[in-house]
Amino acid sequence: MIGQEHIFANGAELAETLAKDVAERLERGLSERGTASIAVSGGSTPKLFFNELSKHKLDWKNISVTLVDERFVAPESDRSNHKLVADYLLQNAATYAYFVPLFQFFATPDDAATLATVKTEAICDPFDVVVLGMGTDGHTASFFPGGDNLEEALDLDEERAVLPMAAETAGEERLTFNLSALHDARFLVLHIEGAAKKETLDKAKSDLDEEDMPVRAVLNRAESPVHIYWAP
Ligand SMILES: O=C1O[C@H](COP(=O)(O)O)[C@@H](O)[C@H](O)[C@H]1O
Repeated sequence: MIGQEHIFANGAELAETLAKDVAERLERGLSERGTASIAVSGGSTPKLFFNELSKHKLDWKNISVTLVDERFVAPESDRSNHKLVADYLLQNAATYAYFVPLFQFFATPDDAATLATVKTEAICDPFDVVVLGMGTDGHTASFFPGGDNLEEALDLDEERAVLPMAAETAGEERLTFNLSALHDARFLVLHIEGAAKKETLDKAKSDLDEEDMPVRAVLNRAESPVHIYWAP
């Protein structure tokens, strides 16, 4: 179900408000349970948001940060979402956050996904905050159209929280949280920017075929409302 749709004049305003809203949710988790957790997306869109969030003075040492998806590349790679988070989010006050990577040094993404499932077990049931992105092909997390594990990744009964994913359009092999681990976040956000992604979202809203546009699985079947943050 789609929740509130927030529209901003530009990416800087979006980043500031989204960071404030996310910080409030993390603060709530900390005061209610003593710990909080957030899963964020990679790609180019979240940099400003990460920078804003990193400046919030939270009890970061009790906040776990992970990724909704990752490329199966070493953390030093420029293609690594881990590197993006290290460079833009785990800075300033957020230096003290506890980062749980999805990438693991194993020979195969399948083995890495199994270990990542174990390592994230304590923080994803449910996440306090999940911030999803979206590609203009309608993928979100690493739920790619044509992905070899797409059916499992969108299955709400799938037991492994993290799955491997390969798709022609994805470049490297991937690791992704499955829908069942993301859909019930206490605060579930879809953060998108630009006219092309607005068009993609409008198209996603207009039909139900999840194989064609996997983001529809989140919009239509997530237990938590999906709050949309968009700027041109
Ligand atoms: O491959 C990915 O792409 C999407 C969107 O990225 P963007 O560069 O268009 O912002 C992202 O949400 C996902 O985490 C990432 O792995």
